[in-house]
Amino acid sequence: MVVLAKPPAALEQISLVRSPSVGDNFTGVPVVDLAAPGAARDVIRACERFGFLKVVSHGVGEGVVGRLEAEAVRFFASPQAVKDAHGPASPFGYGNKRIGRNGDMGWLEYLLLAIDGESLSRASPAPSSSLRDAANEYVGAMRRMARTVLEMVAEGLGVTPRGALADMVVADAASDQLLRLNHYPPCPLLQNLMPNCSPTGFGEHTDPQLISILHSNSTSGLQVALHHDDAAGDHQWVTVPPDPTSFLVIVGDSLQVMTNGRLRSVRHRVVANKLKSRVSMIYFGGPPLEQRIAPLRQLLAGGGDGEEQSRYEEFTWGEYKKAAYLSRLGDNRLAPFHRQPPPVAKRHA
Ligand SMILES: C=C1C[C@]23C[C@H]1CC[C@H]2[C@@]12CCC[C@@](C)(C(=O)O1)[C@H]2[C@@H]3C(=O)O
Ligand SMILES: O=C(O)CCC(=O)C(=O)O
Repeated sequence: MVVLAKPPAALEQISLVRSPSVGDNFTGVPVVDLAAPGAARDVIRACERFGFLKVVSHGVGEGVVGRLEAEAVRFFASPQAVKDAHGPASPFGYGNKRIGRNGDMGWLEYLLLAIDGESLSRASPAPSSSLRDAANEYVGAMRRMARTVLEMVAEGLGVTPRGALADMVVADAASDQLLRLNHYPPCPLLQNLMPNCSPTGFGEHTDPQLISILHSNSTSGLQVALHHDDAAGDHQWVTVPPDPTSFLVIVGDSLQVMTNGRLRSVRHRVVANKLKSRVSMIYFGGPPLEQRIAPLRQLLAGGGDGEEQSRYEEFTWGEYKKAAYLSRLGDNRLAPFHRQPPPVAKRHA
């Protein structure tokens, strides 16, 4: 008799992917010591080549991370009815398996919290005052790190003032920032049913903002697409080994446009672990809604050959965000804004 393995009902709408093996661990993750001389150059190199980097010597105390993670774990361990009372995430609040508004599903639950200036927005439904306090302290640390890294990006690209990018995210009271706490529960059912498959935790996507800063516990699951396509033109997906002592900085679509494509946003996804819970916390740094998203003028001033053209049609962050919320998670949201390259001028002999 042939027994066909069928995924359990809870997993019906979630795509299954091949389980990563330890051998898939990427050993080339770029690491930048934020306190070292030359860090700005290293940040640029990593962002150009990979669209993400791991930061160490970041100055964020263990307690700041530990307090928020403990609050997240406590909230996700509460009865389902308590969690549901804080949802659905539309867009803020508690979400379970549904991501965005257009049918994307993942093996996770999350809390999406809006930030107003320096702390959680009063309108954002933090489930408890202790979680709110821990989140506010964490947001302060993320905003400092976002400033440091974005100043290094400006410095590394030779853009002045150093705050040209950082100020959009952390100096403007109207900037559009978010904090997301993710919990990917284990999925032991699949362990016996389909030993080689794991549920998709968070489907592949790029982040629309300028910068995202990610922390996770020690459960693996994050994968990134390397920028160099393989021979068939497909992305090569690699597993980023978890490291709770560090943070991952991820280049978003808006930073790609502002650097005229010199830095490129990176597709990433999460494969849920079958045996262990993964908990991640991400800060997303976006500019005010009316901010024009276009290459920084100094980057278009041109080298020897004169003016460099923008590779993108112009848009505001508000327009891009609106379009993003109408898209599917895995869509290439920048594609409609790519300009055709100008025809190559014929050289006269
Ligand atoms: C299908 C989705 C889900 C979106 C919006 C839309 C496309 C991109 C997704 C993200 C990805 C980055 C964080 C987030 C908060 C964001 O700004 O864009 C996500 C948002 C959500 O999870 O709600
Ligand atoms: O949990 C992770 O490691 C990544 C999650 C993610 O990409 C997101 O929340 O946008």
